[in-house]
Amino acid sequence: MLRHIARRLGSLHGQQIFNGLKGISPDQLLSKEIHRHLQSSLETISPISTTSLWPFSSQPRDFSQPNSSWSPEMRKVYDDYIGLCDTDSENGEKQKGPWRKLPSYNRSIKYATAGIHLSKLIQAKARLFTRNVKDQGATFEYVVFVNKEEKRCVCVFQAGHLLEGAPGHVHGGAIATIIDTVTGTLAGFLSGPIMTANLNIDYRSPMPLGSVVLIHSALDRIERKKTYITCKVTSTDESKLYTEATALFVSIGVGHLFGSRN
Ligand SMILES: CCCCCCCC(=O)SCCNC(=O)CCNC(=O)[C@H](O)C(C)(C)COP(=O)(O)OP(=O)(O)OC[C@H]1O[C@@H](n2cnc3c(N)ncnc32)[C@H](O)[C@@H]1OP(=O)(O)O
Repeated sequence: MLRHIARRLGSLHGQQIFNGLKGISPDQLLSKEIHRHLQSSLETISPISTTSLWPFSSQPRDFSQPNSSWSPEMRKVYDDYIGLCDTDSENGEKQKGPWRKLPSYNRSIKYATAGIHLSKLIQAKARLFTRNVKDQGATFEYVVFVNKEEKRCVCVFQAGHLLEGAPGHVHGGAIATIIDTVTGTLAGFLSGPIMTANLNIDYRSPMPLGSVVLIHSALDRIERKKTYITCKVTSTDESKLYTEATALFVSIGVGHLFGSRN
């Protein structure tokens, strides 16, 4: 059953969640009571066996695609990184590139209509914080490229007008949000299911609203369940430093999200 939940929770890190569950018995992750609630909740998720493993009813929209709100600068940096990703050559062969664009959706699951514990986590109206405003360009416009070999990623981020903090500049909480998202994406990519345990941010210079910045994140080290990530936010030409951060992510079992301390 837990493997099934992991698949349904899927989204970006579904495979890692699934892998993380291999060899772990449900009892190790969940109390009997929670396990029973999950069992009955899953029975309301239908039709489980006949649908694909993807938790959306139709093709999900990838929000990290160019749109009309993107400035020429955002588009140029995006195109530069796309040029470093896998490409199809003229004879149809795949050419390996060092970078890969990660898709970005606005929710992680659609089904689940009942169940005390599931309903806390999975609600029909739930949307990822960074993708919950429909107005293009109003909040977080971003795309993440990952370099698996170098264990690092770069996010191209354009801050919209609803993210204002100090007049004309981006709110520190919005900056923290995008840093958490990008460093968390890298940690999840490298270590499977994780949660942020600690995030330290130094705001070095104010970030003008509407500006396009690069968020560079890299693996510092992994120690047991702990994945340490470093982060720097710079202008696109990297001449200006806006923010520096370090983040600690702790690996979790799916049961952690349902209240299990195991
Ligand atoms: C696609 C978008 C990706 C977005 C990513 C966004 C991710 C998020 O924002 S998650 C939301 C914010 N985070 C949370 O709500 C987490 C709340 N906290 C928790 O759930 C738990 O405290 C959690 C998971 C962090 C740690 O769980 P816990 O059971 O304490 O871990 P535990 O097994 O005891 O500790 C593991 C190790 O981490 C260390 N550790 C745990 N918490 C911390 C901390 N805050 N600071 C430093 N070290 C810590 C422990 O000391 C231990 O170290 P060691 O292996 O050396 O003994």
